[in-house]
Amino acid sequence: MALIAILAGDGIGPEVTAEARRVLDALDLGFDFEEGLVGGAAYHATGHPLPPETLALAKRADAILFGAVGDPSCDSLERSLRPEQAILGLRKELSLFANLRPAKLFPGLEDASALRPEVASAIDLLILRELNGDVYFGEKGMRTTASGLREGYDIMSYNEAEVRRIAIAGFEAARRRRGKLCSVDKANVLETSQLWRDVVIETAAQYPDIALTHMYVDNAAMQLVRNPGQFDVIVTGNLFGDILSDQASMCVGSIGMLASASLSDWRSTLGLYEPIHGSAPDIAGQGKANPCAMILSVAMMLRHSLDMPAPADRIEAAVSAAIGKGVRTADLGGTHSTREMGDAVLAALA
Ligand SMILES: NC(=O)c1ccc[n+]([C@@H]2O[C@H](COP(=O)([O-])OP(=O)(O)OC[C@H]3O[C@@H](n4cnc5c(N)ncnc54)[C@H](O)[C@@H]3O)[C@@H](O)[C@H]2O)c1
Ligand SMILES: CC(C)[C@H](C(=O)O)[C@@H](O)C(=O)O
Ligand SMILES: [Mg+2]
Repeated sequence: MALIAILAGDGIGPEVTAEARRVLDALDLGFDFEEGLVGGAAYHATGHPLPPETLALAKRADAILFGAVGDPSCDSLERSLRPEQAILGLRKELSLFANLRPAKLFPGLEDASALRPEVASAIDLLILRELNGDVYFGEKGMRTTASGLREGYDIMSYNEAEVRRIAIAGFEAARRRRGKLCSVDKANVLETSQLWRDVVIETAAQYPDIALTHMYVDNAAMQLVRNPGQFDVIVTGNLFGDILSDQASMCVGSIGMLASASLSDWRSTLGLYEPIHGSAPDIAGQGKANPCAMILSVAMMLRHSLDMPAPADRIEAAVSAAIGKGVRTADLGGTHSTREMGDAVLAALA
């Protein structure tokens, strides 16, 4: 029986995870579930944001459902104890290097998009974000300059093996979609990006069927709002992918709609599934959070880790139906609560 680790975390994490769990229970697919402490909740209970038991549970599980971490009361802790280290630690420890962040406009959400309806309705793209390297994981610290100024530093780097494995994932993803891959970098300024571009071009030799383009990240940010319909798969580094995916979310209506899958090369079917948003302290505990991103993450989990495409399709169709009926949380311009959105998805599943 497959084991699903449920790491709900902080803020709206537990609220949206509860709705995802209701969907899983309704589908009754025969999984075992085990919950673990993570993030600020884990720090407050155990003194560490990613306790050893939670890491062990994640390693043992067939798939991990992750809510969100982040707790303002932890913002002045030393960095290694902050809630965010939990998700960074899981990504690194489990070698979750490939982060799939699909963005597609659900019919009916044209009015929620920050873009004009005819621009928004053309969006069907996948941001493939590298998740184990870049400036996130380089040496970092605070020091004092010779003239006595405080200086923060974070080293940005990628080696060619790291770039090659995400490039291959990008070409493979493009092959399963519309055959277009856009690699986003900043090769006009950064050596890290020059290597990125060189290795992507080398890898392209094995994928003559894929139309490869390159774009600087500043232009990509602009093109994402000018003409997002031009993109199929975007492959990019950890930092650029983080930023572009939040931007893409508003192009399709809300950050509360974007799910993600983080896939491993340590155990090929292992994945961590989470919404792209955070713990949203500004709305936590008020029943306002949109649970769709979390529910759609369950669909990604069933498809990628558990080889269950049929129930995955059912979940996506149910979210689409709920949206189609006009059910809207506040982020989408409506007044429905987290629970009511969950109810609408459950009703559409039945
Ligand atoms: N993977 C993660 O766990 C993750 C991701 C992003 C941010 N964070 C953390 O979350 C905390 C808050 O960060 P932030 O405010 O920059 O980003 P955030 O994504 O938590 O929130 C940004 C804005 O979007 C809104 N929002 C987010 N998710 C929503 C949802 N499902 N429904 C409705 N509205 C939603 C919030 O209310 C807020 O106004 C920080 O501690 C940050 O480090 C964690
Ligand atoms: C919380 C933070 C470490 C994380 C990131 O930057 O990767 C978040 O923004 C995300 O998008 O998952
Ligand atoms: Mg982010």
